[in-house]
Amino acid sequence: MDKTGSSSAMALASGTIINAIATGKGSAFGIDLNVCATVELIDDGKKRIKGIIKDHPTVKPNLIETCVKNVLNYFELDYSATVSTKTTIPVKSGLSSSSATSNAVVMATIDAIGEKLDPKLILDLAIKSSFDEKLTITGAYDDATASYYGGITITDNTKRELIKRDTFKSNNESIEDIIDVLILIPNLNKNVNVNRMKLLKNSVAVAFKECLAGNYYNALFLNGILYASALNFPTNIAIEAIESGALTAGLSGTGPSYIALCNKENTENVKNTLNKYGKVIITKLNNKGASIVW
Ligand SMILES: Nc1ncnc2c1ncn2[C@@H]1O[C@H](COP(=O)(O)OP(=O)(O)O)[C@@H](O)[C@H]1O
Ligand SMILES: O=C(O)C1=C[C@@H](OP(=O)(O)O)[C@@H](O)[C@H](O)C1
Repeated sequence: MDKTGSSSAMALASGTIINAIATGKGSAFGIDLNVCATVELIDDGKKRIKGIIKDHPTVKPNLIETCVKNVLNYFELDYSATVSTKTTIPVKSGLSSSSATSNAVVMATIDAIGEKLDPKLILDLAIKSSFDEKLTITGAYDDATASYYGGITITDNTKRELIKRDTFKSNNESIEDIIDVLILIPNLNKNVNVNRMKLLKNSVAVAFKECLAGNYYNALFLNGILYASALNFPTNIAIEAIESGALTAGLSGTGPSYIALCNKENTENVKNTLNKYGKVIITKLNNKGASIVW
């Protein structure tokens, strides 16, 4: 049977400025790590969907198969499909690999069908799929929009409202090319204790106000200290990163990864500090967002 259509798409990892689980409002920013999804459709009326994860054999393909199924159902198509992914995003680390994967697979499937890439439809079907697979509490609209658009997004996940888009700046100049993003993957396990995170509501609201005011470094640090203390992750790591010259540092998402933003001249020093606690990935900000991969 001939292929009906195929496409590939990539979407970004995102770091957390404000984790939305405590209040429903959050903020995230695009990071230059990505997941690439390739979808091949076969118009055979059998609706057989096969997912293949090329570089993470222990990760189950449920999410990517659900993404393809939800797109085909939306367009009322009974195609079969194969969907495969390759990623540079650490999985289950707080870098929103699930939101990025949902975005990439939904985009590639819609493109393979030949339909218009409407951002709202992509995000809605991607978030639906993450909910279907019980991979999100609030829908992670902050992570999903940062992964899709790049840059900084500030959102009300409960209302699925994009409050503001921005970029990290110095003297009103975008600084995506002059700072490094350091990601620490510590030897710690993820622990998503929602009840404890919701106890942070009033304090996270203070950090969210800092974020809305554009004080992203303060907001990221405050958020990280709050969620690290609620989830029993070390609070000293972010402080040691700042002590070593980072502009800001904090827990990303529900962890266990930490993020530090550094001027390039301080990267080596901060890396050496973070290396005491686990593996460090050095990458960059990404303000460009997701795209079809030709
Ligand atoms: N490259 C990938 N290919 C297929 N599924 C993936 C990929 N990366 C992540 N996932 C899915 O997302 C899940 C991890 O999402 P989650 O638990 O929300 O952690 P995080 O979003 O913090 O990385 C994985 O268990 C898997 O279902
Ligand atoms: O599931 C959710 O609703 C959320 C998960 C968190 O991200 P991770 O899944 O990356 O931990 C958090 O940062 C986000 O604001 C909301």
